[in-house]
Amino acid sequence: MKECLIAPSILSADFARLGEEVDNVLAAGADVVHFDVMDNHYVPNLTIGPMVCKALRNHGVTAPIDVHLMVSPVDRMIADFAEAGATYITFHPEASDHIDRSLQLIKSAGCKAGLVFNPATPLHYMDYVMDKLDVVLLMSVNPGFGGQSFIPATLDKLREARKKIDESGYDIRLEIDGGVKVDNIGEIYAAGADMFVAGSAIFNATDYKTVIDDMRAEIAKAGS
Ligand SMILES: O=C(CO)[C@@H](O)[C@H](O)COP(=O)(O)O
Ligand SMILES: [Fe+2]
Repeated sequence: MKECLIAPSILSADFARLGEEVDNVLAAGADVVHFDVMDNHYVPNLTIGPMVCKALRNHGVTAPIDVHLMVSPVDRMIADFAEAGATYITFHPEASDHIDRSLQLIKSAGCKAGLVFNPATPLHYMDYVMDKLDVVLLMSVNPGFGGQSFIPATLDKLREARKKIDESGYDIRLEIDGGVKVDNIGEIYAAGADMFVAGSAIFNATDYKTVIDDMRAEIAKAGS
């Protein structure tokens, strides 16, 4: 199993102090900044775009930025986010007319590419593009909002995705997003995830470091 990555979702950060919030959560031990892009079309909410990603880079953020695109169409956002400093760019297969082309665009822009699966989206979308994937992201809530509860059926889906990834022989991360907390991260890890997005669990806490440390301790406990 790979080193586990903790990726706080800045959707639950204080947007009025975003640079400071990102600095604080990285200083508290986060590995990756999860950046939720919503367009009020693919999902019923509207958030942030490439200018904010660029602003974080200009602010001095050097950690990987994991851009989760909840937009349709997908392709015209890819070059802008690559230019703005994205490390990972992931998108929902239903939102792209040409999944293979979107993945190729991400890779040729120099970013890591991934597909995102909603709770009811079947995993077979990954079958013919495994060679182009750096990450598979399973949503454990319906996309659009932070602070929702983890959908338990995602645990079986994680096991299924882990099996597909392992059998493929490719080096692909398995990311989970939605309702991840200290009290469920152990079973999520045991089901096969190695990259954990957590928004409200971290940013709604007074001490980010304690939450991140506790998450890592639960992962270590589940792995021993
Ligand atoms: O992509 C999304 C929601 O669509 C997520 O990244 C959420 O922002 C996660 O928030 P929590 O469920 O951890 O509060
Ligand atoms: Fe997300």
